[in-house]
Amino acid sequence: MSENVLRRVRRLLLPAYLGSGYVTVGDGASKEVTMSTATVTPDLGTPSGVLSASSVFYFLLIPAVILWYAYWKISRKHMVELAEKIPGPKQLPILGNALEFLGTSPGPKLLIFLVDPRDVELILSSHVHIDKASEYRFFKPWLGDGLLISTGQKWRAHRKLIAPTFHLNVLKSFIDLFNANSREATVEILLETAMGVSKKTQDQSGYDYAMAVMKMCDILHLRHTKVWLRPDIIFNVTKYAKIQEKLIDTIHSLTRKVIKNKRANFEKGIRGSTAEVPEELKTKNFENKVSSKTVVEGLSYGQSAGLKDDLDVDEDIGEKKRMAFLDLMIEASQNGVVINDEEIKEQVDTIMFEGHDTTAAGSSFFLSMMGIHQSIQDKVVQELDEIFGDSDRPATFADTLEMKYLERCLMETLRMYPPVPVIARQLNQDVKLVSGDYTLPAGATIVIGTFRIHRLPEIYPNPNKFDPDNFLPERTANRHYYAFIPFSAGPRSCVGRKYAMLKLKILLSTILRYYRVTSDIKEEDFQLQADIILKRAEGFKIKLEPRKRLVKA
Ligand code: HEM
Repeated sequence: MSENVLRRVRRLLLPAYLGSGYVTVGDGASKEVTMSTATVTPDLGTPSGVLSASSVFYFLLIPAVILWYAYWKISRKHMVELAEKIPGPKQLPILGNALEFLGTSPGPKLLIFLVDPRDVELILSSHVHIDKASEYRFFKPWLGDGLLISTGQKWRAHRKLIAPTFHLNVLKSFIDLFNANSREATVEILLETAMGVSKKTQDQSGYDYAMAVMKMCDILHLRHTKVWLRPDIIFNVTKYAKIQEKLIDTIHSLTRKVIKNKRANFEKGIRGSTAEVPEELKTKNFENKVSSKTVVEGLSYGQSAGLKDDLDVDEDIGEKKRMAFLDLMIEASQNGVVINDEEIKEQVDTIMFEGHDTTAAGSSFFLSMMGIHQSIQDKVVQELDEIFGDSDRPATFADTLEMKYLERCLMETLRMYPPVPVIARQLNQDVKLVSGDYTLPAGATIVIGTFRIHRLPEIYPNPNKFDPDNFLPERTANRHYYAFIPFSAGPRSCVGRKYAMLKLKILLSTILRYYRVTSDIKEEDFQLQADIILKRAEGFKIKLEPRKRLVKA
């Protein structure tokens, strides 16, 4: 499928999530979407009075349909009764709100949008409401039962296994590689822009992988928004199924290669990364004391310092558990009890996807903001000058804690442009709301509109203005913890939150130390597109000019 075709068919994922004045609960409403209203008008007999095979069929079909309908009505009675009490847009008889969702929903479905942080807390902080909405199943051929979509005991066991591999102690050991890769990225940027030399790519698989992921997201978005593509039985006969098969093959061949290499090294007794870091980029040569501080001005790695999840375990977790993700997976698979080979592949696919597209969107929006708001960029660079002076040394962990203004700019970017703009859960139990006298009924799909929450004027005055001071300690102090949730929150929060924040700080500080960013496009001209991950439809158009220091070097 050509990019053009994909672009044409790509539409904003439920624009209501991003737009204003739509279905909300708390200060808002619920929506019953009724899509299927088939009527059965069977022929009840034959002129001769002899029952034909088709009349027998209809004879049996009618009571079956009536029974099914009665059962369906009764099983939804509780949900519908509770839903009717929740304010929502006016419904048509039979059709409900189906016309507003034409082409986007597969059948009668109760969607409830939450934007009040107090209600959001009820869902996200719970250990019970952890099931993902049914729409996540479209990821299954790609991510299997990886952490993002699995549930129940499997999710719990694997989350317990994986979360410690993203503990701060493990992440600190990645700093040299973050630096080396950020440096490489800045060199490649220079080569490909100023020097006009194309990158010598011996191994295309990384690039092919990223392109395949991008196209897979297009297909998933299509299935989210086009009702007829939802059932597998129909999807599988469309051209998209064949394209998906090819893309998944590209994606899985990289993950298979990664696991194979790791296993081979493991058998040779080699643990950890085999990537080499040049001596001048090794932070041990620069780090005086390794700080264990994690909180910068009330913020802790992308969320309020007052929020804790399983990534915030402070005690020393012991040598054995202090292993990086894939090392631990391979080791845990040796006895085959905790995780098997197929499950490792699913987790690698999940981490690879969740880990690259989201941070790519976050860093691209950040650089767009720097390009547009030059005086803010100057302040970030001034802070970096104070930390690094004229030195070209790599950023240490302690340095990342000093990047307070840069961190505020990053938070503000994640507020205005959360890479994951909505998340959705399937409710299996009734939940009484805090914001009003309403009960969310079991069976409903709960949509948490991160993008909208982050732009509520009662929480962020002047919400459409890029203002890093929104994250000054005095402003965050009285804000509800769940009013800023770019990484979700609670037991099912993003397992890569700390990884992402550390990597982004090192990458973005390295880029800004060596380049000035400019942009000809203003924020009001952004064409936001939310197909799984939030992006700019027109692409991230920014310019990078080498700073004086780089020219000198
Ligand atoms: C700026 C970067 C990132 C953002 C904004 C982000 C955001 C999120 C959000 C909102 C969720 C919850 C999704 C849901 O409930 O549907 C999530 C889950 C997840 N993220 Fe991230 N993420 C980022 C980076 C990463 C990285 C770097 C990794 C891995 C290295 C990662 C791995 C995961 C995994 C495995 C889950 C599923 C966790 C579970 O369900 O237990 N993410 N992320």
